[in-house]
Amino acid sequence: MNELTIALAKGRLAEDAYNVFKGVNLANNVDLKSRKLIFEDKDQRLRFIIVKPSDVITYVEQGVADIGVVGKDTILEQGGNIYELLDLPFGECRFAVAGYKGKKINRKDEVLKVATKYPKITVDYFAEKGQRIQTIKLNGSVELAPLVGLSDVIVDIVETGNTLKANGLEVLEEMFEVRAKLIANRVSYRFKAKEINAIQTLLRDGRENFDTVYSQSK
Ligand SMILES: Nc1ncnc2c1ncn2[C@@H]1O[C@H](COP(=O)(O)OP(=O)(O)OP(=O)(O)O)[C@@H](O)[C@H]1O
Ligand SMILES: O=P(O)(O)OC[C@H]1O[C@H](OP(=O)(O)OP(=O)(O)O)[C@H](O)[C@@H]1O
Repeated sequence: MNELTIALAKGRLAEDAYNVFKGVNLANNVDLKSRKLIFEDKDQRLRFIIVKPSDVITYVEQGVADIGVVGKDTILEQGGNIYELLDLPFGECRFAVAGYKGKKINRKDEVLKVATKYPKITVDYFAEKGQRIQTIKLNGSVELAPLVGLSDVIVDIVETGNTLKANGLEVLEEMFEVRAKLIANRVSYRFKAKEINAIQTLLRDGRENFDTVYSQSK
């Protein structure tokens, strides 16, 4: 049986990802509160590495991690030569164009100023609509941009809508939904197929099924 390395994102997805793995008796030795970045589980031949959300795809694409957990938003924004294996039951949110109530986003020849953490997703979306835009790339607190006149609108993730509401903004147009995904390195997926499929089955169907599949792969 081959050892698998799994890249987990720090931040918002960390706790849910950890709970999902722990719920099926993996990741028992991972301690998110510590400053440690590598956790080995020699018995189960698993190694967890803890990385920034925006670096998960890099670790998986380079083959340093065989599989990883990352938001679909990051996959759409960064791309990457990886397989998307499974939708995971957390990180659910949606993309939206947002701004002050009544702000027009379809402006014919006028250029719309859009602030976002996701320039590629934004450019693709407005290109499809035929609306010319100027993209302003931010790294966070995106809702601030229309308030201080940096942009006309924003493209961002909305979950509860609390951040928009707290800043007097609202959704002007819904775009699409995203959630967390299990991804795999393409070569690992061929050469460690049994192990990766076992993890996939486990996360999808629960422990009982996993014990059967995993013991067969030893
Ligand atoms: N409000 C939200 N509700 C649910 N999921 C969210 C929300 N905001 C972000 N996410 C999901 O969690 C992932 C990680 O978000 P987080 O805020 O922890 O990191 P980040 O600051 O976007 O990443 P980085 O620090 O690497 O730039 C996002 O890529 C997205 O998939
Ligand atoms: O609809 P809500 O439940 O309010 O969630 C949406 C907010 O969550 C994310 O930001 P995050 O908290 O990651 O902070 P950031 O500004 O650093 O990106 C996103 O960029 C929104 O600002």
